Amino acid sequence: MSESKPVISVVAGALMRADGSFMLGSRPAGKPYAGYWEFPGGKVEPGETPLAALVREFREEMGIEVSHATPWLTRIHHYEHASVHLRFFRIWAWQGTPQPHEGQSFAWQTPGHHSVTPMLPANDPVLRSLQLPDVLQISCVSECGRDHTLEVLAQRDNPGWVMVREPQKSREQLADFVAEVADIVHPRGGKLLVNTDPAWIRGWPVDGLHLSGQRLAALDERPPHLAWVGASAHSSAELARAAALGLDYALLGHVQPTASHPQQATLGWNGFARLLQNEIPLPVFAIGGLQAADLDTARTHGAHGIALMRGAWR
Ligand SMILES: Nc1nc2c([nH]c(=O)n2[C@H]2C[C@H](O)[C@@H](COP(=O)(O)OP(=O)(O)OP(=O)(O)O)O2)c(=O)[nH]1
Ligand SMILES: [Mg+2]
Repeated sequence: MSESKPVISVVAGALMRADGSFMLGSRPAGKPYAGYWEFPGGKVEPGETPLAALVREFREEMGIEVSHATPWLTRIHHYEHASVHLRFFRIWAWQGTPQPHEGQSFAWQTPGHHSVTPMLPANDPVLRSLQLPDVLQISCVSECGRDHTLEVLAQRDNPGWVMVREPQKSREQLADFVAEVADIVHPRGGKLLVNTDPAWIRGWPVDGLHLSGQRLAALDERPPHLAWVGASAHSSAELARAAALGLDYALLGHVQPTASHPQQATLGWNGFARLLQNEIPLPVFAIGGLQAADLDTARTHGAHGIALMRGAWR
């Protein structure tokens, strides 16, 4: 019975404002899940590319012209009325003001604090992904310096998301450094992840855990009791594993040659984009030899954002 259900190809988009807020719409009367909140969008027509469908849906449903949209996540969800293959985009630039051409309502929402209900059931992980930052900053104190790293963070109004990655440190040294970073990051709204052995971090003041490719391969399930868990991936198989464990994000690289991993092959942007074509349901950060200025290029190739090591501390 479930095999006979049609799979409907759908595109949906988050209009993104510079302050990080995004727009949701309510579903019009007469459709399945009428009154539920969604990212505006709709069905892809035969012969249409996903991007063309997105542009058409935003024009038809609310009279705006999308001028810069980037692919973001893909999810498959099985409803009782249909199975849907959902391609989500983020929309960075458009002309016009949303008009409710179908009698819908619109609401601008803050990541992590969306206030409208009920939400379409497929969308919870997508909304959660909007809390992730544009840039993930990875520590490298042996090269970038402990004092310099802490000073850079202390100077920022919002220190953002920091991943402590110090493989040369003992457990005690790592715990000390994590505590120092937490003292700077947490009071000003930042988040702290640590890249280490899951068994080490019990009681540490961290918001999440980052798994190396090796640790990802060794786990059968998502480490429990952590708000955020991500992993490093270098292949489709590793991305699929991160998705199967229900992780919150993956890092994918190396996009460009990088001094920290000189022996590893690079993907280039085209190789990066190719690995994201296989329906990746989780947000992916590009990593490897990148600068802050590469953010839009990364998004254009399907990334959620970028992860910077040396580039974060210049
Ligand atoms: N637009 C949109 N659809 C979503 C989201 N999440 C989600 O599960 N869906 C599902 C609900 C529907 O089954 C399907 C979208 O179909 P739709 O009926 O809205 O399509 P449409 O706008 O082209 O409508 P129609 O005029 O062809 O009826 O995707 C979302 O965030 N946005
Ligand atoms: Mg629609």
